[in-house]
Amino acid sequence: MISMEEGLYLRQTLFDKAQRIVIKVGSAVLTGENGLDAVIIGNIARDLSFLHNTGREVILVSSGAVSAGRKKIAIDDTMVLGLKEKQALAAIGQSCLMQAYDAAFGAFGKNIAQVLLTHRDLAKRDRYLNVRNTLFTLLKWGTIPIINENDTVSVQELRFGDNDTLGAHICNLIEADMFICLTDVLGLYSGDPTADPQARPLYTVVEITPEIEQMVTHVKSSLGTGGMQSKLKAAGIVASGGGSSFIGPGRQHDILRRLFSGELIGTFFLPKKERINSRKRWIASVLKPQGALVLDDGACRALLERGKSLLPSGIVEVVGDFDVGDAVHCRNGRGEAIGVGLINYGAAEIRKIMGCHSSRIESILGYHDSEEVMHRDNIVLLRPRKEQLQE
Ligand SMILES: Nc1ncnc2c1ncn2[C@@H]1O[C@H](COP(=O)(O)OP(=O)(O)O)[C@@H](O)[C@H]1O
Ligand SMILES: N[C@@H](CCC(=O)OP(=O)(O)O)C(=O)O
Repeated sequence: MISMEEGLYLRQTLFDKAQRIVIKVGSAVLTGENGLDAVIIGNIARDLSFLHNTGREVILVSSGAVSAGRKKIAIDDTMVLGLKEKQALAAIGQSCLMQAYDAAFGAFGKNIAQVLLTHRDLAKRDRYLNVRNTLFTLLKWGTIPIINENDTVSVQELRFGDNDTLGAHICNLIEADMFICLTDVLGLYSGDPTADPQARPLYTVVEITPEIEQMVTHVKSSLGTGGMQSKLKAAGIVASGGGSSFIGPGRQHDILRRLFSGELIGTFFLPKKERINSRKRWIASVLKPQGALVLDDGACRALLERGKSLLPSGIVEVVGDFDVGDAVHCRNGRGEAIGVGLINYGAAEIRKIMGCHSSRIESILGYHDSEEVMHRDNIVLLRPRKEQLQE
């Protein structure tokens, strides 16, 4: 806990220092009764141009393609959409969205650039670095990149699923100082403010504890995808990369200008003190684990207390099917994930060598790629605490 004064001081200091900023705007902000809300899009363009004119680098992550497409071809509001309908609507709405932004930013003399991404673009390390280079080039040229998930081609199991998560990954990818998430509520409340009149606003969150997580319900606006849950998750991803986050109202006039001039609006999330390096952040937050290894107590201790690599001798069970190079969870005997890392052998190979000394790998498999099943440079400990070990 910190005092209100300390929270406000840190908030203002971090706003003043922020030079590279990712701003995410949700569908509920951008869409009105008749489709994309030109007034709101104009406000956003003015606000972002104001930040840009102060010499800051700004990147916009914008939702709204599906809801814009839905309004454009007048699909009944009560119709429940499946994945293929949403993908088709995104194809219709994305071009409307970009046309609206192009006109709005053009009025302030700004050039924009459309970047559509799938999860695969960030899950492969070479593509991840490629996206990073493109974004840096766009920023160097003074343009404002506008990013959305490439919904039309993203297959279900390889989706980000929501733009809050995508925005947080972009923040970490380009080492942004701050993630600003603009939505249809004033910020994070102690309960869902649209359902609970007693819910009170939170101004500063030092750490996303289970208590904070419990404040958030599954409820989302009629147009939203991720809800407050995915915004909290996003703030956690950004905090672990050393950035701060803000959740606040996207439909208010001059919101960014007012925020940066010190007005107390919305909820501010402080960065974590111990930040993990960019490669480990990529492993822990971008990759989707494809299976798990259950470890004995000695292996859990080696990882958690001594930061060692994982050897085959400490593995007691292999869960799921995965290939060399996939991300895989490490679990203790109670089934809790203690870490996640890149695997040096496929699931079938590990089933053969688990419980054995590393010196036997070659005789069992007929080849020997590495002593370790996971190298410590590729392991991210999720909860490095002693209580994780079995008594
Ligand atoms: N504790 C909470 N504080 C604020 N909003 C909450 C909370 N719990 C649930 N919500 C819901 O989250 C919604 C915002 O998320 P979402 O609909 O996905 O917006 P967006 O389209 O901007 O991403 C709010 O409209 C609100 O109903
Ligand atoms: N990519 C989708 C938006 C997905 C999403 O996260 O929506 P939201 O919760 O409104 O930010 C679209 O452009 O419609």
